[in-house]
Amino acid sequence: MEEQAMQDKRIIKYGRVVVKIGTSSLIHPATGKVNLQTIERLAYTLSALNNQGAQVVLVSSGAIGVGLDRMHLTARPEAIAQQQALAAIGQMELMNLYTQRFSDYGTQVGQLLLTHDVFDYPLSKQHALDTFNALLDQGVVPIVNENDSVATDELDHHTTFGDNDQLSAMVATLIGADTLIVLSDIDGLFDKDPNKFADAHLLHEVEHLSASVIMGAGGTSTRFGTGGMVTKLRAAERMLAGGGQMVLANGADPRIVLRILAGERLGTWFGHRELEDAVNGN
Ligand SMILES: Nc1ncnc2c1ncn2[C@@H]1O[C@H](COP(=O)(O)OP(=O)(O)O)[C@@H](O)[C@H]1O
Ligand SMILES: N[C@@H](CCC(=O)OP(=O)(O)O)C(=O)O
Repeated sequence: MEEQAMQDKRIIKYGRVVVKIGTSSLIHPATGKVNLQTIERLAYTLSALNNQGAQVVLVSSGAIGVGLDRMHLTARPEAIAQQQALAAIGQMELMNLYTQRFSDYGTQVGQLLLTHDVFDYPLSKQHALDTFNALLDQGVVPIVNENDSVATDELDHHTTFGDNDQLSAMVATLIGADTLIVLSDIDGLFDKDPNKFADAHLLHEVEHLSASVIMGAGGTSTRFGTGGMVTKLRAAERMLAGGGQMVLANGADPRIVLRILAGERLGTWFGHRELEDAVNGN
């Protein structure tokens, strides 16, 4: 029985791991206020991993969501400059919260605000990597967001604002992390949008992004999220292309990250089975 349970465990090899959390997990949908319990548990979880010797990077959305709350707004303004101003306000508030909560666990954090063009130029890419390495080698947890207040070249700036799903996969690839864990407000990838289709079912493992998987991925249906499943699949595609893996799971309780890294088969796993077999010695 115990042996069976062991076999059911997924062996996840990780030295460096990137955890991405979306706005819809950080903001209470009903009130628009920050979910303090989520931030607290995230700080606990990542500090626990850090103490175990893992090198962890957090990619956190939420700047605009927190900015909206601080400015007592209920809807995201249309104008890009207004959104960028909200990000400038919210990012500081968000980092204040993270700094406080991580310091409760004795963990130092550092902030990296990136734009996609950092990855386009070899020199800036190298500098970003050097910074990540310097932080991680000193046991600091880098907290990354897109530099929303100045970004002008993002994917589709007129309808969505940036895309931390893909950014998190780009960071994972840059720093050589095998594993990306994406926390969202949903249990994983379903064969169709579960908010629209009652008969949608969870896909536990995805080895390659077939047309039917892609067809089933819709946009966000929450007030605060941006890319929905489409950008998460693009992130998964990047991880698979680099030989890595991604787990998409529900971030309602970020301690789920510890269970995933302990091998529990939670959420949707995107990876190559041969790699898992090789690690398992099959
Ligand atoms: N096939 C699908 N499986 C799961 N969720 C889906 C799917 N298609 C669309 N979605 C939507 O994607 C949302 C998550 O994306 P998003 O709101 O951008 O979250 P986040 O803020 O975590 O990035 C879900 O709440 C769900 O409504
Ligand atoms: N950079 C933006 C969020 C961009 C983004 O990808 O949002 P989400 O879909 O909630 O992960 C912010 O901090 O508000």
